[in-house]
Amino acid sequence: MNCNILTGEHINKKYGNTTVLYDVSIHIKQGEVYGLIGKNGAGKTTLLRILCGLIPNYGGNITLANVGEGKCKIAAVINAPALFLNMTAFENLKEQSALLGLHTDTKIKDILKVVGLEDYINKPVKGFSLGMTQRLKLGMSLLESPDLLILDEPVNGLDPTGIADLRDLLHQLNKEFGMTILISSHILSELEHTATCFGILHDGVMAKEISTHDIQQSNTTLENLYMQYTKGGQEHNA
Ligand SMILES: Nc1ncnc2c1ncn2[C@@H]1O[C@H](COP(=O)(O)OP(=O)(O)OP(=O)(O)O)[C@@H](O)[C@H]1O
Repeated sequence: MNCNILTGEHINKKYGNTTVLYDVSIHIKQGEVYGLIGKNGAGKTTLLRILCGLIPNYGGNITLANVGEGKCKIAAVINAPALFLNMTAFENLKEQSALLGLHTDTKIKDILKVVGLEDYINKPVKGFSLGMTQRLKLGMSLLESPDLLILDEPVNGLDPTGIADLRDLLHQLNKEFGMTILISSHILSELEHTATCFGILHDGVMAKEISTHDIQQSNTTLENLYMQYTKGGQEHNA
């Protein structure tokens, strides 16, 4: 059985006096595609931002496993990175690469190929579609060869072709490159194609974590479970 690459336990978060995450625990096994699902305002983005270190003030513990020689490396696409619209795809990756202290044109070309933008390497980003922009942002997150990739609502605004392309790309990153992926969405049908495990976040509470295998074994569907665990409001003790 795979071990957890990231474990978050008893995570609490307040914005001012308002609590938005209540004692949330999340367990992400190595090699998994973990779908974090929940309604608008459930706390998905806040949780993802905490897990990748973008929000410093929170309660609880986050443990990263060792992968190979060192700690698990995380990369995230959460409303960022910003792109330079007048620069080409290559130049954008080069800029990000320099910021990270990496100097490797070959890797940039390889990444552009992986994300399906090799034909656009010298094209300015301002002419890119939303799907191409998403793939370029994903490419930027691959520069450091992360072990865990965190994506917040990556299919938002994409057309069916863009969604299918992104699905194939995530499948490739997971299967060929062994990347663990944590992906948030409120589009269940899309995550059903991709995820191997789900966390249902409701009103700031982790209502259920379950694998696709266990969903099948219990003769139910993701949609049924989602409806069951997101009905009504949560009772909070905090
Ligand atoms: N910086 C902030 N300051 C104050 N409140 C915030 C801040 N960011 C988020 N919130 C509030 O925290 C709650 C959870 O928001 P969050 O964006 O994490 O949810 P979400 O599940 O990602 O929602 P969506 O699916 O709409 O993106 C919401 O009530 C939101 O208004």
